[in-house]
Amino acid sequence: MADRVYLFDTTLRDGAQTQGVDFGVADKVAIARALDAAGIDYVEGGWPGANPTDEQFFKAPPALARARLVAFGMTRRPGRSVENDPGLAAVLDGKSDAACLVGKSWDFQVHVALGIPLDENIQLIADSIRHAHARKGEAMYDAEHFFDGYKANPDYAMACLEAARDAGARWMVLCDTNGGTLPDEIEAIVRQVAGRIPGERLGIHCHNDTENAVANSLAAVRAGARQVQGTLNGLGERCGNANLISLIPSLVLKMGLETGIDRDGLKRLTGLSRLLDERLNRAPNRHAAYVGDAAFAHKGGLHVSAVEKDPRTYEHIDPALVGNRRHIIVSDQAGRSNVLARLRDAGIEIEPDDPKIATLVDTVKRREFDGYAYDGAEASFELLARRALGRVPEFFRLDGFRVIDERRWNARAELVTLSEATIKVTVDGERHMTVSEGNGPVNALDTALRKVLVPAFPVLEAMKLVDYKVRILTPEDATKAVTRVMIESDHPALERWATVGVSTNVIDASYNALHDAITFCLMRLAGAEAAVA
Ligand SMILES: CC(=O)SCCNC(=O)CCNC(=O)[C@H](O)C(C)(C)COP(=O)(O)OP(=O)(O)OC[C@H]1O[C@@H](n2cnc3c(N)ncnc32)[C@H](O)[C@@H]1OP(=O)(O)O
Ligand SMILES: CC(=O)C(=O)O
Repeated sequence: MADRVYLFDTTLRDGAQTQGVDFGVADKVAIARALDAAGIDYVEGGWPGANPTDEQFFKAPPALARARLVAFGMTRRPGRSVENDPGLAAVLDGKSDAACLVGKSWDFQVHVALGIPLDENIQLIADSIRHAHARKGEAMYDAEHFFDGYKANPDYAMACLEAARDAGARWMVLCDTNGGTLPDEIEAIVRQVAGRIPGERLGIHCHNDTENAVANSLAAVRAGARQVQGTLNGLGERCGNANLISLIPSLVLKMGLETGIDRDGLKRLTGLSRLLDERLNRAPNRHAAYVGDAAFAHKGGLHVSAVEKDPRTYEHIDPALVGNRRHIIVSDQAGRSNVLARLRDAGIEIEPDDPKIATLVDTVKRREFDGYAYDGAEASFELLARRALGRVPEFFRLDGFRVIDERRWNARAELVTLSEATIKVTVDGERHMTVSEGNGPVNALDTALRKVLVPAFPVLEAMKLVDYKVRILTPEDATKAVTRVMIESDHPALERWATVGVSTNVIDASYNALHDAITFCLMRLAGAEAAVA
């Protein structure tokens, strides 16, 4: 039987200390439920009494099926008894299954931050943990700055842990609070500690200030720690905490350890990571280990050729194990294998020795040289390929457009710039002309185009432009430079798709990317019968 490692999520507490993150109660409830459903053992919900959000969350926390809800707080204030410390009372009064109290374990911190004698801090820890244990049944001690403290004064750091243990703490959590300790030091120190306090009662809490939080946590587990703290996507104070989304598959799939997360739970990891990004209104990190879009994306021709033979040639695990999937990318680094694989994924049937494949590879490389970037615009590649094979219906035809920008003073004496686009389009054999205003030329063009197209293709009503990026490709040409426009679009019935346009004229490049975006949407949702008569 593999060793059991307990997973402790602090997204809602240390994660809330991330610059730019501000959870509401609804966010906390949704995230706590998702963590519970995935199989996390402990969900630290926040610090009751520290702010109104956490106060409200702990007044009516979500019912969790199996995870234990943990309230965070600190040891009692010097000069107060545990019964007479309103801060500690608030922590313990909230509805929770366990309490985790942070306390000093570095003599330097006791002198500087608390300004009290070393013995008094030991007393704070003992009293507070004993009280939390009595009130909650399960108490944990977060030994703040444990590794710095152990290096400076190992006897004192150990005395802090032992005070917590003797007062009834279920877990003594060794914190690399400043995140400056390296994996070999963590492993050696945890091994020494585990010689005196059994690993089954030791936890690890690492910060990522040297980009080693995950490696440090794994090192601690190797040395015997059996509770691992971390956050979704590595949120947390300063550079963040150990990223549980990377840690969990490494613990389970690489180290063969048992956690509360079964095979189904592992498959939820990609979704769990995305859920947090959605809550924070952030774009997912494409390059995130295990769960990023690029984690199993193959670009180099040599890689793809081998992956097509057996994915294990360039994949450390099967992406499906963590709910991710493989992507084959076409770009100027591609060979025939990339193109064939992408065509197959897009459902385009073609004989592998069809000469059109080699032509397509050459076209991609030439167009990338001209500025196109198909590795970020898979929808434009699919359209390019289908056009080369004569398989893209023409849903609408642009007969021309004119865009005017006007900068003027408005009635409130403010300087404003307005754009106006006139567009001529043929749909279903009928010629249309529309005019639209916008807050910029691309917005005016988009609005004018939609005015004509939405009545003919109602599916476009729900299509949204979610990202628009312009890049100057030849800066040496200054204002005459070639520009590349990348557009990302979304529709409730489709996965997001990206398109690209290139021109010396930024409006022209934008139109080309927009045209591809709309055509792709119609190709997927409107059917070929709707094409131009
Ligand atoms: C390593 C970590 O990440 S621990 C978690 C850190 N998270 C947070 O701080 C977020 C939530 N914190 C807060 O909302 C506030 O800091 C509160 C409500 C907890 C306290 O606010 P305030 O009473 O205004 O105190 P303030 O934050 O200025 O200072 C902290 C006080 O706690 C004391 N303190 C720090 N750690 C401990 C401890 N483990 N035990 C007892 N007292 C402590 C400090 O010495 C300081 O006391 P002082 O004001 O007498 O100097
Ligand atoms: C407790 C905690 O968050 C730390 O020491 O980093």
